[in-house]
Amino acid sequence: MNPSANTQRLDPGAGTSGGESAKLLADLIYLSAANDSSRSFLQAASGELNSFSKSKQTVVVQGVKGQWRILAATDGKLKPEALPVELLAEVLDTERCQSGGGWIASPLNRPMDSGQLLVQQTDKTDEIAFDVLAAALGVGLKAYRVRSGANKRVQQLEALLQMTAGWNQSRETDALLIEIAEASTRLVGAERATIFLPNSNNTELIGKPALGVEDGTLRIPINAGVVGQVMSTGEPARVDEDISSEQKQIDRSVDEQLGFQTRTLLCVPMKNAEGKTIGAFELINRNEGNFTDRDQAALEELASHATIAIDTTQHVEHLETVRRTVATQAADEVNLIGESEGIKKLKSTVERVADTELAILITGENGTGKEVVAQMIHYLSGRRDEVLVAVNCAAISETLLESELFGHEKGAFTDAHQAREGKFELANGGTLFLDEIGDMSLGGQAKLLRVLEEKVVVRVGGSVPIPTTARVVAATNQDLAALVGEKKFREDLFFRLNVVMIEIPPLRERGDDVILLAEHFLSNFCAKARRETPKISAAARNRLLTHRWPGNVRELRNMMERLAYLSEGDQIRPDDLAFVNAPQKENADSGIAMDLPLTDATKEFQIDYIQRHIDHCGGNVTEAAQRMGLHRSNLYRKMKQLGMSDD
Ligand SMILES: Nc1ncnc2c1ncn2[C@@H]1O[C@H](COP(=O)(O)OP(=O)(O)OP(=O)(O)O)[C@@H](O)[C@H]1O
Repeated sequence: MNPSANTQRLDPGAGTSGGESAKLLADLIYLSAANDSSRSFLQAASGELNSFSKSKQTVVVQGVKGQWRILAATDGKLKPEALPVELLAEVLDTERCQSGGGWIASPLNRPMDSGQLLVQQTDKTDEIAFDVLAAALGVGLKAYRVRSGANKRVQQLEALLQMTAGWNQSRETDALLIEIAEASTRLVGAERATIFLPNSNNTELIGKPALGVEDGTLRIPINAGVVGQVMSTGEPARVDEDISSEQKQIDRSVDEQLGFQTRTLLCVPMKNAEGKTIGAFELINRNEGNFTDRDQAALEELASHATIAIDTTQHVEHLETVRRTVATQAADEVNLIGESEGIKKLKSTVERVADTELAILITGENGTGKEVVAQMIHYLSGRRDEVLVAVNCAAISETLLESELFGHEKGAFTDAHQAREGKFELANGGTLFLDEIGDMSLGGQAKLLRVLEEKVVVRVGGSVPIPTTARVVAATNQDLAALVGEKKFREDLFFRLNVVMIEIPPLRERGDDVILLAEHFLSNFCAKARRETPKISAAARNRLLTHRWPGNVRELRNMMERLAYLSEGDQIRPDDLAFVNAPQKENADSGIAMDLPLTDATKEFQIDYIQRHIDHCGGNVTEAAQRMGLHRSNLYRKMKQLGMSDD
């Protein structure tokens, strides 16, 4: 053979034309595209080459660790022992075509990374021509590999896309981990998959899912075995079947925990957007042979999608936990104090109707605790983890109330620069508390009735019906039935809201509850004021019990707040309550003319009383309302009634 020859010809036999050679090449390329396994390609190509060179037989072999493996042969019964092994070994060593003893062999590619040879049993010895033939087969095989690699990649990406599409919608980490693990074992073809995430104090790795472990959770020290190594280096690791067990670094204690024998293993790091390793993704026991570079690339791709999905799901879970905690804290703060018969009855009604979908109307004087009852209903219902939205219908002008409740579209009115969702949408799934429902305009009532009946809202300026699942709880301090009689409140809406009526008794009818409430508020405010709670003396208790409490619980609460900050000593005495029972000094002579009729005198007194409070609070109406035991909106209404100006 002439090693320096570079004029390669495809002339394996007499009578072979250039056209036939070109056809052979075209056939090999066609075969590389038409076959879907390398074995079937080599088998078909061997047949072509055999008839092209008119040889006795054509074989493709691969040398693996001193053994010859037949990859394709025109004689299906050929055994490796029948091959010219010495000649083949020489080809392997020299990486050149060799012939002798009726055989000729040449490498499929150079440098010889795969150990694959084309071998023919023939009388011909034109090594240059045979070299070209082997190279042509090598090119065909490479073309097959490139195409099939690209096809596999496309299939893998399609499968990956399909699998990961649903992951980001997951709301529960454990279920997501199982889904990811199953997807990866299917994609790569392995027996098991486990995802390891560190515990909160970074001392252990928690592996899930872990089949064979009691709660499906595997716990290993943070730096144990291959997984620990991947966590600390941030680099992938592989364990092949045929390396010695000392080299394997496999943590056999894990196998013991799982009742499982690990043969091969592939583990890749899971990295977040900042490149930090936040976990490890492990596949165990490839179905066939060792894990490959392609498996590793696929698992790395899966791991990057899994990292995002797990991160999102953990975030959602965290938010859910926070939401439940906040709801529990809010629920714990709702405490309807009182042991009187009226309050006991009320509590038992609330407990019975809270977790139903019944419409509820709460009635009672100002400051009796209507909002507290609405909160109890919400927190005792299945909606407790959702929002409770309160709207005071008296505090919002008629025109704004509609957009407040139902929302508005951009441009619906002059100031509607942006579309905005209404309280019904905000309270979806939760409770909408409509306070002072008696103050709603007739137009608003008509719209509200439609929403309650059709369970959809239409934003002001919009036309799209938006479904609502908010539960409405309404409250009023007015006599709604009387308003219906005066045609100020729609009868149909009254019946719609009034399926269950909860009447809150005024404080003056609750007997000793006054003392319970006083002590409750006093100790709360004293805690805030960082002082010991003073005792309420027997005489002071008496005074509290005999007061008429026009402002109800709110008035009592405000008084206790003042006492917590202003009273001195360790006892509340009747004198401290003087301003409750007796008119204050400055009010002693009201200066109201004696010749006025009672209604006018009352009006004048009210104007004077309100004005003094507002002056006393430096114009702060909210504070003044509090001091008078009124809700701010009610004070405004009262002022309007009395003809007082807002400013
Ligand atoms: N039984 C109760 N136990 C504890 N606190 C109460 C009770 N009743 C009322 N309160 C407190 O009194 C104040 C007034 O109660 P709330 O706002 O619920 O009354 P309301 O009837 O809704 O008033 P308005 O008619 O002015 O809207 C609140 O601070 C509330 O927490």
